Amino acid sequence: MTHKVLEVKVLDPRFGDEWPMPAYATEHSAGLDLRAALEAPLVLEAGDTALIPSGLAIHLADPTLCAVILPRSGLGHRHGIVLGNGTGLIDADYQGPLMISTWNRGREAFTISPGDRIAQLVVLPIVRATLQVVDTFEESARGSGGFGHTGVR
Ligand SMILES: O=c1ccn([C@H]2C[C@H](O)[C@@H](COP(=O)(O)OP(=O)(O)OP(=O)(O)O)O2)c(=O)[nH]1
Ligand SMILES: [Mg+2]
Repeated sequence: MTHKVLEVKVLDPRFGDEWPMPAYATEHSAGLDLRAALEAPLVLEAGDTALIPSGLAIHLADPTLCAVILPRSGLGHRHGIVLGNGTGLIDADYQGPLMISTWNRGREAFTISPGDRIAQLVVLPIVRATLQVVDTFEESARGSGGFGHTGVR
């Protein structure tokens, strides 16, 4: 585990007052929970997506880092509240408001209240790739097998 100081702008004044700043919940938690910086409760109908502000902006600045926004497992599994973009990717040079695309993939409406922790932010290391065009690859044991070619058992 590496540690990094991350610049954050508080865009919603309820942070530090009504809402604690995002913090790691346990000693080895990987994610910082993000809150729904809503003005009023939002009823997300089954199948609907809403772009919800987190009330924060971050600037990773370090090009060896990115951040991802991931669903919270309890909300995703139990209530179908996941992300409209699958996973949110935050570039190191992004300085705008951190937005959470929230998708109700479930069969019932779900109400999100202001301040609810609806997703989590994970800071990750990045490897930048240079694409080198070749005609053949040195053959691996897998070769081009994929999509379940190793079977189930
Ligand atoms: O869930 C997300 C995903 C992205 N972003 C911000 C940070 C990211 O750096 C920027 C652009 O995201 P991405 O590259 O995934 O979107 P795009 O559709 O390719 O937009 P762009 O053309 O601005 O790169 O939007 C969020 O706030 N939340
Ligand atoms: Mg992009």
